[in-house]
Amino acid sequence: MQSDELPSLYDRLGGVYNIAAVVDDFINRIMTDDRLNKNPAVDQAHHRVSPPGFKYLVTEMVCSASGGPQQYSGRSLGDSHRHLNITDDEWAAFLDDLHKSLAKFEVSSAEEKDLVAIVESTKDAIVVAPLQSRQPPL
Ligand code: HEM
Repeated sequence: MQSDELPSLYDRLGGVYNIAAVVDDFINRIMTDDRLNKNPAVDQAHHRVSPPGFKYLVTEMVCSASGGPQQYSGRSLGDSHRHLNITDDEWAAFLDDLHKSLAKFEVSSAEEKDLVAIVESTKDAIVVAPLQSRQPPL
């Protein structure tokens, strides 16, 4: 009985207005993060995509994945990230930025934990490059 009655993560985060506000801050953070933009493919894409469109798609995805009524209309995560050669270090920087945005908006640790679990479930589609891939051959 108890767990069935827990409001959805979408409702606990405060719905689309609150989620969009966090995504706005978070995308501003990642688009200017040197730890991510030192990857030339990420830097190039971050300068090519429009921030409002990027924020729209990420908001739609977070709303949908957290139990909101929205339907994600963007590309699959594999198709939108495969060409970026994202590494484990970049993944860690992304999660660090996410933590900073959630802390800024005082999102509680229970909601952060549930949101990070959703994000972690996408890691295999996003991180395709092993750490060694950009080191010169011996
Ligand atoms: C280190 C981690 C990540 C980096 C550096 C990153 C970076 C990027 C970049 C540069 C783009 C634009 C790609 C292009 O159009 O060429 C993009 C698109 C996108 N990303 Fe990420 N991303 C990361 C992880 C994630 C995660 C974990 C999610 C969601 C759980 C996500 C959701 C999206 C969405 C929804 C789009 C738009 C897809 C579309 O254009 O249809 N990203 N990302």
